[in-house]
Amino acid sequence: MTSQREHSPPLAIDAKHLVKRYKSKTAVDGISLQVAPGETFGILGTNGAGKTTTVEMIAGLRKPTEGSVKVMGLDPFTDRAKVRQILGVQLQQAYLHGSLTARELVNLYRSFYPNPLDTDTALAMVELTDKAKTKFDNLSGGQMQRLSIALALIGQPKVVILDELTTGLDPKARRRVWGTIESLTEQTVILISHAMDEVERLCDRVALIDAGRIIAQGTPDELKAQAAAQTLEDAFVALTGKDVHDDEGDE
Ligand SMILES: Nc1ncnc2c1ncn2[C@@H]1O[C@H](COP(=O)(O)OP(=O)(O)OP(=O)(O)O)[C@@H](O)[C@H]1O
Repeated sequence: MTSQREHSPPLAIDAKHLVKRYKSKTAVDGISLQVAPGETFGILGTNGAGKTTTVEMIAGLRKPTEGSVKVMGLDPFTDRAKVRQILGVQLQQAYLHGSLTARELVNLYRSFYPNPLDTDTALAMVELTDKAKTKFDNLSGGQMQRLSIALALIGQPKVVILDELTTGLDPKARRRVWGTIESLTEQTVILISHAMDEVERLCDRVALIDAGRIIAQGTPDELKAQAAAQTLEDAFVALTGKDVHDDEGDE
């Protein structure tokens, strides 16, 4: 495997034995993930399983207690400036300047990248053209969510991390956002989700995370076969012993 990899392009994500401890709490307990360029990779788990912490370490936003991460062969900490140019991140809560309009925020984010999408294209992609002049604070929750997706994609990143992509969106808006993600054929997408229909539709492969560890990994069909389940939700319950909407109760 190693010799073959020396001659192939770098993995989009190569995370090795990631551990994150907060005092006595181990949030991530030895997660290794390999994602190939162009793959859409889903991370599924109950609340508090360690999904966000894992992607924050991949994005260079949180330093692992142990382990290492490479994004397109680069270290998100030591090669921070380069990684910023190739990685787009949409986290659960967008901390954006509320008094700027949607267009101003898009323009601000465009200025961070060498080859950004056109402003009108970005707004149209998430169907916010008619909200271009609306201040961020005055957008609805779903519109804020869609704007944060546009901002994650504005720099035409090679790797995109999306945390709870369509939570809070109505069914029509979810489908629109799915269409946008499906159009990203060149990019590698890491998708954290609770929504089984979303994962099944969009993801080539999925990792099930429970209590900071990967307990199963494969294509949605492989996971269903492994659990002898009809649906991904049933497979999740069978493999974790939990419902996907369970809360560990300590947050
Ligand atoms: N800064 C922190 N300090 C202490 N504990 C933390 C911190 N951040 C996260 N945790 C804990 O680590 C665990 C994993 O959290 P994380 O947010 O990664 O889970 P998650 O799978 O993304 O959950 P959710 O689906 O609710 O977003 C949780 O028990 C959480 O309470």
